Amino acid sequence: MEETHEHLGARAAQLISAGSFFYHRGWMPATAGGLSARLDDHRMVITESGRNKGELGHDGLMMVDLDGNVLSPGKQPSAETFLHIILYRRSPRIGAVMHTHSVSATVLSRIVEGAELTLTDCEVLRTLPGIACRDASITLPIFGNDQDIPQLAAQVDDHMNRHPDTPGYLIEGHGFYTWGRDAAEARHHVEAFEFLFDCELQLRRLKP
Ligand SMILES: CSC[C@@H](O)[C@@H](O)C(=O)COP(=O)(O)O
Ligand SMILES: [Zn+2]
Repeated sequence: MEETHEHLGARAAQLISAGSFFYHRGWMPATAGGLSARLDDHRMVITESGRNKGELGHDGLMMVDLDGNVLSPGKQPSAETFLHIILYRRSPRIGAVMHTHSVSATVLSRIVEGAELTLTDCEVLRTLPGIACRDASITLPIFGNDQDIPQLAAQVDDHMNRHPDTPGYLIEGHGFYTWGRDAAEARHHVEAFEFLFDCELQLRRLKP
């Protein structure tokens, strides 16, 4: 079915549902975070900037092409649109991108020494079958926060050229990005990683 501005189809419904779930888990406070899904080779549906993701309706979503051109007249896309675009451009296997601002991701991104976080020794890692986790551990890069989104997107792209299996990344003092082949898989990744971040933070509190 051809997607129109008024009706962005099943993908929009999946983003609305994910937004509500993440907001109510406290992973998208206020208007923070962003959600998108690929529509085809050239276009995606993405959250409008400044929307509360717990109360998203179809009017809180819009179409943007993979050059960043707005296809929904009068709407302002997420300030972080290029962090979504860079991933869709990299691989046709990426069908959805999700960005959260949870307490655990934000705190961990600030207290970890070095520019990466390794998550290990947790059964939930095994719920990520599509993700390469040799020896049951996953390492996520941590990028410095930067309001220059195209510059940050270039850093992410450069990292992924060197580490193409990267399943997500943290931005210091900001939040977390992950993705999947579709919205259901990206949501699964958010849920698993947020659990892992909570565990890691608790462990660091109990065993400093
Ligand atoms: C005001 S919340 C922080 C925002 O700058 C940003 O980090 C974010 O995740 C949401 O931006 P948005 O433009 O609403 O998609
Ligand atoms: Zn953000």
